[in-house]
Amino acid sequence: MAEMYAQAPTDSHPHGVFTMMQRQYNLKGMWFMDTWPASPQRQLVIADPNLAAQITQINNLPKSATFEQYAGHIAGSQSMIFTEGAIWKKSRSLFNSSFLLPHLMTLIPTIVDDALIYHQIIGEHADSGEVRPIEETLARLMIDIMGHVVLDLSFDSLTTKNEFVSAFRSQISWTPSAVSTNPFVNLNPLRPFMHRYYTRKMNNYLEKVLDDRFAKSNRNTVRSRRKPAIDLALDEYTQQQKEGGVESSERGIDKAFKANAIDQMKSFIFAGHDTTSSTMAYAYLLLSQHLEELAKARAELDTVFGTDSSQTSDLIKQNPSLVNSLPFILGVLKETLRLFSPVMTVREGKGTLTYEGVTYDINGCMVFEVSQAIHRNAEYFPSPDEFIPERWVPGSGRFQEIPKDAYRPFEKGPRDCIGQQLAMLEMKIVLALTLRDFDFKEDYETWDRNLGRKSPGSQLDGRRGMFGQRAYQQLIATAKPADGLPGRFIRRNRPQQH
Ligand code: HEM
Repeated sequence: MAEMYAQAPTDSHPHGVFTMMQRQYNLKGMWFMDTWPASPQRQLVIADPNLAAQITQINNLPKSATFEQYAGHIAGSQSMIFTEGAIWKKSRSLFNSSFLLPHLMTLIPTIVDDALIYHQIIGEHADSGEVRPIEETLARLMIDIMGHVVLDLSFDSLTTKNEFVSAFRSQISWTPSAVSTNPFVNLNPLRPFMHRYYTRKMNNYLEKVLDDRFAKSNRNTVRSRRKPAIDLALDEYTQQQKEGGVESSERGIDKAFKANAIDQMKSFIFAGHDTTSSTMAYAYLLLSQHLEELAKARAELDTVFGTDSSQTSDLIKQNPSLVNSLPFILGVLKETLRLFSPVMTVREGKGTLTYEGVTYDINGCMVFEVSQAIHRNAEYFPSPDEFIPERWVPGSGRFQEIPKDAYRPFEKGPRDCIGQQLAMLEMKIVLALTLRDFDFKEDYETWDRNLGRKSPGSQLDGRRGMFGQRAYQQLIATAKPADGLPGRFIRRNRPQQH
């Protein structure tokens, strides 16, 4: 592992390093690693669709304890992301219906409104001519959307400094480092105090929001069809209590429901913001590097929404199903997620795995399932490092049948991503609203110079890039583009149709 990190940026996400390792040593679909003393656990890396299915879909191995270790302070101890068994099942059952497509379609107008604010902000960015990291603004957009979708609440983090969002982002910045060559990096004595401080701030804020929300629902004032996730969960909870024989006088919001809901709210915001913002940042980057594909994406938007891009937001609001008629844009997003999936699942080894007719005991192993290595394997995706949106577009010359279980950016099985439909909707809407009005150009050169770095710019080999991209995936809770992807937006002067 150390040998691999010597050839990669030291802060790169391990899934890229595992992918390089598989290529460099010609490894098969699984391999064991002994990284003692860095980790006392034997490690197993999986880079094969069938094995991935065995651990997530067939056996659904428990999540690794490392998830709670690295994200427990952000999402809370009852988080759906890392709890198991009955506790996880209960949380998932309360919130499942909130993230189903028919319900999400009712929320599209509010997503469009948030995306319009984002449009305005990148317009200001373009007018300033400055080089800035684009991921942070996208992350704030996703937090604002999440506020509306889960709580019917305006965080307004794109335009103002929100108390909750500041505490949340600060809490993330106090995350211990999962990959470090320096053993002292995680020993900051202030860390537990800061975790407690920001947890209290976030929880107090959300508790007040929930109390207000529940008070409203008790007065039956919330009758909109566009319900946020918290209202649907409350309906589901009340129904479950009724079915469980709890008397109506005893029903209502008990402390347990509230505590659980607070952790799930934090989990949705945590799991749903920088995963989506990083994917969006990479989509802008890849399109800016593939002008033919960019032209095709713009042509599709012209066909669906007409050539006057200023009408797009109204058209989507009037007819939300239009966002489901964008096969090429969908291909762009699927291809971006194939190349730069932001999440790798890590599980606790239990029982056995069978590979090429041999059965392996995996008890006690830390199991890394590297979807990125599968996504970048030529056996499953020809020309694996190329950006080919058409491989997802039926009827196009390069359309490809995807081998079973080989594509898994949202993972599969009972622990798949609850927010995957929401993420795809958000990203389609943001691309539909911005792609025809702005060009994007990455500018690491200027960014590096401004930071006074040696050999600035697009140095790709060795320790400054990966897979031919200076925007390698950095490990910051998830896999984010290096330095937040610095660049410029440039306004396009398109002839408008009136
Ligand atoms: C491009 C965007 C996204 C990607 C690539 C992504 C990917 C994933 C993956 C791979 C998992 C499984 C993790 C594991 O097995 O360890 C997961 C779980 C999860 N995701 Fe997402 N996600 C995205 C957006 C979202 C959004 C918008 C939400 C908001 C609700 C969300 C909420 C969650 C939650 C709560 C879980 C845990 C589910 C469970 O264990 O039952 N994600 N996500």
